Amino acid sequence: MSERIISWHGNPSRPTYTPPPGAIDAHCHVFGPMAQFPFSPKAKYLPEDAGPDKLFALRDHLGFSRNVIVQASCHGTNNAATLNGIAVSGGKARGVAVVDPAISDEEIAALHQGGMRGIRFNFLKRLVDDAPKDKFLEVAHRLPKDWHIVIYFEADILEEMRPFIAALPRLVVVDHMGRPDVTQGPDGPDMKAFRSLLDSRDDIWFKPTCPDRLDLAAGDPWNNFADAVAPLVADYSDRCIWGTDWPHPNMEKAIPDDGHIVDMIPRIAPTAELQQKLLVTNPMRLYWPEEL
Ligand SMILES: O=C(O)c1cc(C(=O)O)oc(=O)c1
Repeated sequence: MSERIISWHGNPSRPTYTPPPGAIDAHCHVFGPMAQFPFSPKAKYLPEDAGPDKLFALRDHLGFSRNVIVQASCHGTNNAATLNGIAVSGGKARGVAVVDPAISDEEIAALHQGGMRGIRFNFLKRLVDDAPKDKFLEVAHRLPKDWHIVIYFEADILEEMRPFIAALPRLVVVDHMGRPDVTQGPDGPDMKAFRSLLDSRDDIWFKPTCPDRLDLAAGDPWNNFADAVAPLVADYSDRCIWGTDWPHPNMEKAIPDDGHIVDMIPRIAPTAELQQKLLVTNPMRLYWPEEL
């Protein structure tokens, strides 16, 4: 792997939709800069630099106030690039870490000090070599009580994930809704299965994110995504947070326009009340609870 990849739009449009004051982009990443923060030897993709300067310029361009930077798989379990993004944000970013399950309690405390408020368990075989559930559970028990656990898996393993998710000892947030097939519609088997997961615990949250990934074949403006996801946001409005997913890892063949990604918000959250929860109240509860 030698060629460095660009998966983000060079000149995204300005969205038609204006987010409310204090809106949080609660799922985005930073890549490098590589000279300062090299990628993991186990990385499955090698991106060009997409550092905090670019991320914060996009935040302002799209009309957001804060970011939650989720450690990307290309940085493995070394959180230095994500911590740097948080550190240079002037208090406007917090993060989600990816850790070696053997991490010490002191290192977890240092991550908290650096602005991390959760950890991510990634189960996608194309992104990580292994996902040891027993070790994940052990470290989950050692997290600060107010942290949460972000999990990323695909719909075809939802059933086998259930006992693990049921055993997680903190609030859970499911990335990209566990990647349902949105072309099945709001009442399709994947959405039904995901709803039954949400109904199994009232502290399972989700991100109604990534129309570009989940409605890839239809493409922008991602109508299947809007149809399938709007009812979910309406029915579980206190349990969802939203993000751009910039710089869209692995989307180099179908790079989305971030302005259009933002314009999905009023289609899945049509009222001002839903938008306030999705973009402000809910993510504030997870990432800046001391301000509420
Ligand atoms: O589907 C993906 O390729 C993807 C990858 C990553 C990552 O590499 O961390 O994060 C995401 O949220 C989505």
